[in-house]
Amino acid sequence: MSESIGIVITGASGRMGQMLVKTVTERDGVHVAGVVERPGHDWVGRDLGVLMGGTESGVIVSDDPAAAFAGAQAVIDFTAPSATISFAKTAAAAGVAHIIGTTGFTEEDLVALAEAGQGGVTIRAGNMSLGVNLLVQLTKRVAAALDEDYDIEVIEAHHRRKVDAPSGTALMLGEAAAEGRGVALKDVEDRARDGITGARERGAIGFSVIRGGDIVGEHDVMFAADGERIILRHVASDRGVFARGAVKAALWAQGKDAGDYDMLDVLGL
Ligand SMILES: NC(=O)c1ccc[n+]([C@@H]2O[C@H](COP(=O)([O-])OP(=O)(O)OC[C@H]3O[C@@H](n4cnc5c(N)ncnc54)[C@H](O)[C@@H]3O)[C@@H](O)[C@H]2O)c1
Ligand SMILES: O=C(O)C1=N[C@H](C(=O)O)CCC1
Repeated sequence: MSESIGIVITGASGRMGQMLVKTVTERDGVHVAGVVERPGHDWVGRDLGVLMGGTESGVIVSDDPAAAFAGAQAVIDFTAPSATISFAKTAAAAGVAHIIGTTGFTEEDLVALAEAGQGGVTIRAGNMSLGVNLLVQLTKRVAAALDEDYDIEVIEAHHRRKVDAPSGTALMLGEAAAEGRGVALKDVEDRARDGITGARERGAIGFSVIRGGDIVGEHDVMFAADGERIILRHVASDRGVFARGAVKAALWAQGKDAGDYDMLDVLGL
């Protein structure tokens, strides 16, 4: 019989952290090997089971990532860019696969992240759901099939507490559309429109952002031409889809060579 895989969850008190604790606890073949919160957080030093509204679990929330990662097989990390860069170094040093769901990285952050994670197994995706990763592939195909008579617009909506924009998913979809067209996203992206913008530039890939209420995550990729529109859409109504994808990634990572992977690798898409 195969051994249960020990998973550490960082940012355990967060929206995704709590969903991950629940998902890992309920799934066969994996267990919560540790949880981490930021120093000074009121969860630190307390029992996770009690904090989650149940009975004592014996898992105490730590603010010491190196101690928490030691002996685990994977870290699932949905926190913030600076925290994730620091966890990457600790995970690589501990020989623990680092599954990164965090979004909002700048170009400089991504360079720092790659450096920090060197020598380790890293899987990063702005969206860990099967549906969105399938949508990424569909977007690439549709963009490759259509010419620039079809204006590409990515529209996303999330809850009022989200701190980064456009979403990591919107950027994945924009990258996929640009790749399908054979251009670099940074050369064609249009991320801010306000005032007298002038007419739309042919070939641009536009982004629109909605923030409100408790929207879990909604993404449209629109191909708009004279006389018709094609709209590819994904709607997430439960954060469980992201958590289940992350656990799948943690399992897939076991025994893989050091390197940077994404959910397309994990899902074989
Ligand atoms: N890739 C995906 O599928 C996916 C899905 C949902 C959310 N996200 C991303 O995950 C991230 C978290 O989202 P959320 O809604 O859970 O946010 P949240 O604010 O509810 O949770 C973030 C948690 O990280 C903790 N944290 C911050 N710095 C830390 C540190 N140094 N050490 C330990 N913990 C630290 C915070 O205390 C908080 O509990 C965001 O970047 C979001 O965009 C990605
Ligand atoms: O709630 C969030 O924050 C989400 N972030 C990811 C993104 O930025 O695309 C995935 C969807 C939910």
